[in-house]
Amino acid sequence: MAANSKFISEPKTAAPRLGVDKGPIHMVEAGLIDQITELGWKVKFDGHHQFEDINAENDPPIGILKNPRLVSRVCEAVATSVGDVARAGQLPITLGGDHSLAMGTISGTLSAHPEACVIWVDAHADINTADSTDSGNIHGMPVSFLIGLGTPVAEFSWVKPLLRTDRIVYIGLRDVDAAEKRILRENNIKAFSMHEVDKYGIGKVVELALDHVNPNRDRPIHLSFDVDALDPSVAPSTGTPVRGGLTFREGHYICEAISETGLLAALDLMEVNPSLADEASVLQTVAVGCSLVRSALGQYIFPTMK
Ligand SMILES: N[C@@H](CSCCS(N)(=O)=O)C(=O)O
Ligand SMILES: [Mn+2]
Ligand SMILES: [Mn+2]
Ligand SMILES: [Mn+2]
Repeated sequence: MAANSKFISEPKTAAPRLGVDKGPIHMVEAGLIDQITELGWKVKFDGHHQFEDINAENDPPIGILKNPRLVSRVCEAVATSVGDVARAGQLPITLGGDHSLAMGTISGTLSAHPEACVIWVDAHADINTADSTDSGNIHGMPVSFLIGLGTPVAEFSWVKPLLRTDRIVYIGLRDVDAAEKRILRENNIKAFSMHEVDKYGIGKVVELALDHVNPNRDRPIHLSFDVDALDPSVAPSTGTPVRGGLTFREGHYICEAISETGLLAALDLMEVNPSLADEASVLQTVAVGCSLVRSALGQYIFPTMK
């Protein structure tokens, strides 16, 4: 674990369901910075990044892709920030916010750690291409851009195809479009769906996932955690909830096991959307998000127990 961790929270992405940009603010206001400091990390938080407001009139769809210019500019800025933090030997933590941001965070990580692998924890594969998306919501597409799949979109030409298909593995999938299933199959991308979690248990799934992308446990790990990977009863206030998700403990085990490797190089905690539920559900989801971050940063690892 790097001596420092740094907060980069990007509230300003255009999300199909408004409000996801407020997720980071709620987590910081819930005291996450102090909570991480108390774990022994030196936290550098330079405030919630504000991005020029590109209003919808100046950002018409490209094909059916929604808010393409805003999403692209925010993600490119995030890529620069995350890359700078990683190159300085710090651990970038990005609070989302729309999962489209992972185009930026993972681009940043790979610019600093070309050998890094990605653990993508999500109910969804987020691998639709500009050709396959039905919704035009870019939060369902970041992985395809990072790998370089589908017809290129000029607005996103800054995203270089740096992510190898054998360096990403999914945990928690249960809502994957037919086109995405074909993309995963054709590209031999490894995925442990909720079926495998039920079948093998989360401990074995995490071990198998790491064996696939990090067999010698010598590659930096970028953990991109979408809270909708958790069951909606655990994290209700999120944009695309899907029943039959990870339990509270399964979600935390993933973070703890990656923390235990000592290889965590970057963390995204995404899709907390405080505008979608009653206050108690929002507080619950924000608290779970904060708890997952803490567990990825070693809250539950007690060296004496090794
Ligand atoms: N596959 C669907 C849903 S994508 C859900 C995106 S997220 N980031 O997992 O909430 C689509 O492409 O719109
Ligand atoms: Mn979203
Ligand atoms: Mn996602
Ligand atoms: Mn999701």
